[in-house]
Amino acid sequence: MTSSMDAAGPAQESAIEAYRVGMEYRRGWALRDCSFRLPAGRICGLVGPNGAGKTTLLAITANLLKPTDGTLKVFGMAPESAEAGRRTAFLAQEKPLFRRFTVAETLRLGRELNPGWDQRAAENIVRSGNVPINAKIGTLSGGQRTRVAFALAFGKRPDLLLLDEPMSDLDPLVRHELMGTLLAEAAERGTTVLMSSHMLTELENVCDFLLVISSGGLRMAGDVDELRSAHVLLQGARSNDGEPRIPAELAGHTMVEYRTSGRQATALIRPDGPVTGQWQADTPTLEELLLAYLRSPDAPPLISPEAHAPGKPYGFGGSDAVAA
Ligand SMILES: Nc1ncnc2c1ncn2[C@@H]1O[C@H](COP(=O)(O)OP(=O)(O)OP(=O)(O)O)[C@@H](O)[C@H]1O
Repeated sequence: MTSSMDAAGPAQESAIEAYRVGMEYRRGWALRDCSFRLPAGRICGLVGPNGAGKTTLLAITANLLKPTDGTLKVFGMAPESAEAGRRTAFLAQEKPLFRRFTVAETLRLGRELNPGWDQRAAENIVRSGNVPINAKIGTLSGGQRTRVAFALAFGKRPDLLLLDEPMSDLDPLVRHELMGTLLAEAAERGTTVLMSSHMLTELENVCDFLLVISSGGLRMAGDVDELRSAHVLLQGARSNDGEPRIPAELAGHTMVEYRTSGRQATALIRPDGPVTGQWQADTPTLEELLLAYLRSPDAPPLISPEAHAPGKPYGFGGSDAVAA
């Protein structure tokens, strides 16, 4: 548990604190210098392009990988500690389950391996998808296997649930249902969820916290509403000299993205004062914000005070903090 104060106010327990975490594979660095804090009880979307380092970060948190550099703590403990392991569940992309086991045997194994196991919660998830309890895992469809993997993760009653693109092979109705189960569980038990996903619109309805990474580096982190309201989406007429250059009146603001299309110009900025000029100004939706950062890998990073690992110096240049 943390006990320090930071710019966000009185410290709340951290589910994850990462300080300068780096992971180098043979081919190069998959994560570099990642420092952030995920407060307990938040539902956090982990977003980034293919190969950004999302699975690597989740695997380090779940103690499946040791970082090459830096430290990461789960509820203040090393991921390899028994206590962190007991409090964390990881639903991996490949959903590793024993193909020869039946669904019932799989849940029994979950019960034997996990002291706080909740058989009813696990069975309910399996039953509500009409997955035959005596069928072998190898005979199930991809979506049915995902449901069993979800049941295993939920049955463990974790305090931190790590999900790696959990919904990619589920039909829209099942996605909706399992998301509902996830949110109800998180609300009832205060479970912290860290979930990687490429489905930006779905994240909008589910997440209240965000971590955005690209090329192994942290680009944006913090409370969703705080991050959204730190930005302004501007739409207006493109200057009629035909040049796609950024209008002079926007020069004093932090520019995340400037695009032109036909006679329209769109800019996503972090305003450093009032915006002048003929612009329609709106708070971006989460999807607009994420798309702008994903399209602009060179935009300066933004880490909100709440997402700063407490007491740690930050290596980011430029304006990297949302006003508290
Ligand atoms: N075991 C490994 N050995 C070598 N390189 C690896 C290994 N695992 C991942 N990488 C590389 O590390 C980088 C990050 O991979 P990672 O799987 O963490 O990305 P990701 O954000 O989860 O991607 P995706 O959205 O495609 O799932 C990639 O360049 C990948 O090729």
